[in-house]
Amino acid sequence: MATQLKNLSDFSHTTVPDGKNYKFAIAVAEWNAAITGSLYDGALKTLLSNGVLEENIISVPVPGSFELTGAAEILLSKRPELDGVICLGCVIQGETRHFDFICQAVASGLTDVSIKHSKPVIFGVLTTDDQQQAVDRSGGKHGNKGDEAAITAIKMAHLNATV
Ligand SMILES: Nc1c(NC[C@H](O)[C@H](O)[C@H](O)CO)[nH]c(=O)[nH]c1=O
Ligand SMILES: CC(=O)[C@@H](O)COP(=O)(O)O
Repeated sequence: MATQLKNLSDFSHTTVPDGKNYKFAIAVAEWNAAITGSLYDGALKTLLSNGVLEENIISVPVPGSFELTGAAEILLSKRPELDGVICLGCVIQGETRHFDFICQAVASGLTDVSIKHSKPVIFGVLTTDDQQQAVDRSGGKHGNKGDEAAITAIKMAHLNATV
């Protein structure tokens, strides 16, 4: 499979705008906290290393990935100064179809909030078959989805500010 050949966080070949003028929120799901904690660490490190100021980053926990949509809406409604919201979560398939409903709801919900506010709302949510796939994508052999989400946030905030 193509994925097996890639570090999915390999964005060194792309140009990342300076993030010094942008303000972001990071919403982090508490479900699978060991994974989402690694996603958060990656996202925070990447924001800071690309110029975003620490005082311009708001971090908020939410119970689970399903609540990321509500958090993004609340943040952008109450904090209009934000240039975007990075949403981090990890949904791992269990015995039932609950996985499907959560993943679909979050994917479409975050898109709706982004369009409503005309601001980037980044889908930094792992949706995996098992724990190992999540480990591999939160600082493992396939990179860190949190890093990718941070880069995406900066790029989209820059597009919003300069187009
Ligand atoms: N099973 C996972 C969940 N489930 C909880 C939901 O996200 C939600 O908090 C609950 O349905 C109440 O609204 N959440 C994850 O983030 N990851 C999972 O694997
Ligand atoms: C994605 C989930 O909600 C899942 O982890 C819960 O497990 P189950 O589907 O076995 O109830």
